[in-house]
Amino acid sequence: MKQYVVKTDHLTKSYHGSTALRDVSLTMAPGKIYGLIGQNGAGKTTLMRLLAGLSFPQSGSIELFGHQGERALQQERKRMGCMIEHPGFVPYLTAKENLKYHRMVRGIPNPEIEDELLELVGLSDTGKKKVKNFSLGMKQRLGIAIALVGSPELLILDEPTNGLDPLGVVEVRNLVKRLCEERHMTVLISSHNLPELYQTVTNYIIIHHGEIKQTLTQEELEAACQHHIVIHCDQPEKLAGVLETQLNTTKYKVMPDKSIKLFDYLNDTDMVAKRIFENGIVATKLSVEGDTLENYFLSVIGGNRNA
Ligand SMILES: Nc1ncnc2c1ncn2[C@@H]1O[C@H](COP(=O)(O)OP(=O)(O)OP(=O)(O)O)[C@@H](O)[C@H]1O
Repeated sequence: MKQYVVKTDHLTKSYHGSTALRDVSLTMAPGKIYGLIGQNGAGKTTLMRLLAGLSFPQSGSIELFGHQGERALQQERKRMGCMIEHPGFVPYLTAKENLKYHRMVRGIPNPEIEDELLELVGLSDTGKKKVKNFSLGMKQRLGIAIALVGSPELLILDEPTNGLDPLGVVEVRNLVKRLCEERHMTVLISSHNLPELYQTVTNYIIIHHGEIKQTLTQEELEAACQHHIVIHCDQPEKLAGVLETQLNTTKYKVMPDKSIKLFDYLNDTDMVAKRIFENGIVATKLSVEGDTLENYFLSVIGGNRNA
């Protein structure tokens, strides 16, 4: 049986009778980067807090590294590093002193990890500068370094790019990718902006009003957003033959509803229409479709920013 790093089963969490998370069942496989995407109030932080053991569900269960039950989870959470909500800084200490503090609190003996982590997140040259004088980007990177103190196998980052400028976003993105590649970590990273996580993550989890609306891979998202010609016609098998023999393309897909998605001839739909007509096929629809990432996200959650 496949072992997951995280597996949740029908997790539900309410605050004062209002449901923040409803029936969340998901799995996370080792070595992947999962983007948890949802608008403000969607339930991202609530889910992360439950995984980290910072709060408890009303119902449902959590399995970490194949283990269940509160005692086992406490043990497995030592393999997890988190930056959820406000990173735990001591503002009047330096970056290195902050790392030392967290290392000691966690009972980790090797001090060399402090310099290693500063180097990893690009804060080696901050010297005596106190964290209260850091830029937001520096603080976010220090937050990630603190989450890495215990050399975790699972890293949970709640909106690590929030408030960062485009360069800061790229820095965090590259750091997360590197961690996954070099340290084979599994990462869960949240954002309210799908395009921001595009190409950083390998898998997307779309959450809305506390419910998982869709999970999909990077490839599936690309396919969903890729522009194509949609053709509805009376003889889809014959049309497939026409595409291959007369338009010399295999870049098409017959969909379950028998429509055809053609990923070719996007700039020459007239030619496609002409061939359809010449072969006695009746097309009831022929249109170019495809989405931007943001539109796709909005369509999954119901198409309305305020829904
Ligand atoms: N401690 C709490 N007490 C009461 N309600 C809460 C609490 N924490 C979260 N909620 C509510 O639960 C819902 C989900 O909130 P959550 O913080 O998980 O969303 P989010 O997706 O992380 O949003 P954001 O992007 O704004 O951080 C919201 O309606 C929020 O108001």
